[in-house]
Amino acid sequence: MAGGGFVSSGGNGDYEGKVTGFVIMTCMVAATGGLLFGYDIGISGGVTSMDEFLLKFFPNVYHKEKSVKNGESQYCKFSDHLLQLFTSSLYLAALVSSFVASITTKALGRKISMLIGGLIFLIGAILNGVAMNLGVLILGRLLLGVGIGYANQSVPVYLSEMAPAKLRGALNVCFQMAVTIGILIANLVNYGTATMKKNGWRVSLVLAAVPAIIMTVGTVFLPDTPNSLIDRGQKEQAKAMLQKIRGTSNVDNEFEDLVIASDMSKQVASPWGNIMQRRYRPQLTVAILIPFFQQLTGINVINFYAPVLFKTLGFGDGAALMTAVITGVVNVVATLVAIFTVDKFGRRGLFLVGGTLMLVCQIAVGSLIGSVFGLDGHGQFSKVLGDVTLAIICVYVAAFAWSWGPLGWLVPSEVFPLEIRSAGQSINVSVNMFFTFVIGQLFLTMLCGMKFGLFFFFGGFVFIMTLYVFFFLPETKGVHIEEITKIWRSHWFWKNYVPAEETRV
Ligand SMILES: OC[C@H]1O[C@](O)(CO)[C@@H](O)[C@@H]1O
Repeated sequence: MAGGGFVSSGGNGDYEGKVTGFVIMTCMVAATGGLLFGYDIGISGGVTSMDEFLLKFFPNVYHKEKSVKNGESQYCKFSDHLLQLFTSSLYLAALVSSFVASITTKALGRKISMLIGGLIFLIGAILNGVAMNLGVLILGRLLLGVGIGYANQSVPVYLSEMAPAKLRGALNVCFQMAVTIGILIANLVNYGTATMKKNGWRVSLVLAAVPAIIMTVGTVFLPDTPNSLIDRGQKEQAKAMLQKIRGTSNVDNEFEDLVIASDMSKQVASPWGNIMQRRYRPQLTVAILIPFFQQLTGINVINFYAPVLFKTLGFGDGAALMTAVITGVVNVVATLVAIFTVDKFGRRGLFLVGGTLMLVCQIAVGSLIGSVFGLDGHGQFSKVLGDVTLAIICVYVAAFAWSWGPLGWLVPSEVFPLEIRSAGQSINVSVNMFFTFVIGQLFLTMLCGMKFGLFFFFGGFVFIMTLYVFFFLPETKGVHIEEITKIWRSHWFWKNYVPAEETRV
């Protein structure tokens, strides 16, 4: 998934090569892959807050929302399992399909998987746009998920193999950047379509076809990667392709390394068995905890449900959609900050500052909502208090976007040595998808049940993850992948797990 397959160089990274047209094309594929994913994250919240959409597919929610004014709890007005399924089903389908995609990507090549992803996504977008009933709507969402699973599995792998080693880290964060731009575009589209008298939600949903078409058509013109050609026994074509994409005939070193890497990966009987060994406990912990914590920051409460959340806080329809645009802009800008600071301040610095800020914001938002709605959910936010809440949520989104957002992908990609890389990345991606699904499915129910305490709940997790970073996550800034084992070996805790005698890469 997003950035999940970016891998650092296993070789020395000092190969000859220029930034060729192919490399630029790969960046564009990265952008459309990320946009596709981001558009989906951002579109559902706005659509589920549109009256026409609710009335058509979720009439119970619509009537509940309208009747709240007669004295029911504000916390529960949107709580509905089917409504949440509309948002979350996509991520479950993506989780399952990314496993299938990993088989296709290996056996048939990266390009085929990208094509399959783009096409299935396209069908899903069209089905969503023309949906006449809830069944078709959810089926469309599931197909979008299958497309996302395929794209998120294959695009990052494609990128990491096509890009020169020196560009891999930058591309990693750029993918996340594209995700945030996709979210923002979706927020803007919703803001515009909500003013349409009829069928605004259809336009919002069908526009997902645009990035899908760009990606599908773009992929037709892309070659497959040298790594994939070698893996499938086509060494001569692979060498010619490598010369073409690097813009030089002097690619022998890199080519040899690719062949060795391919041979080695075929010898690894089971990367899954490998990663379970005690010596890889630090990496296994990263592969599970980092994506788990990234989602337990609660960020997708905002990305999925900002309009619904702000409607709960008494904002009008247009104003609620505007809040999503505002948080969307903050998300993009703060991700830019991450790109420029991650190699200066290091990963730990960003994690610790970001985590602390998020915690303060969550306590503030929980207290504000609690003070107005109390436990029974009766009450009304004044305009000033509503704006203050929005401002605090913006600080929270910024803090996420320069810490756990991009680092949630970057750090895992830096710590897996070759022999456990594929398994490590798969775990990272699927844990992320799974908890994205869980938050999408449960947030509205949790808000109804836990009330303002929900913000303290996420705050508690942010506190725990910040402690984890402080005590258990070593700095990986500027560390070569070959050196990574040394870092764990000299760590006060993890040295108990990593054997001292041999240096493994
Ligand atoms: O805004 C950030 C977005 O990025 C992700 O973490 C994926 O990389 C999403 O889960 C989130 O919605």
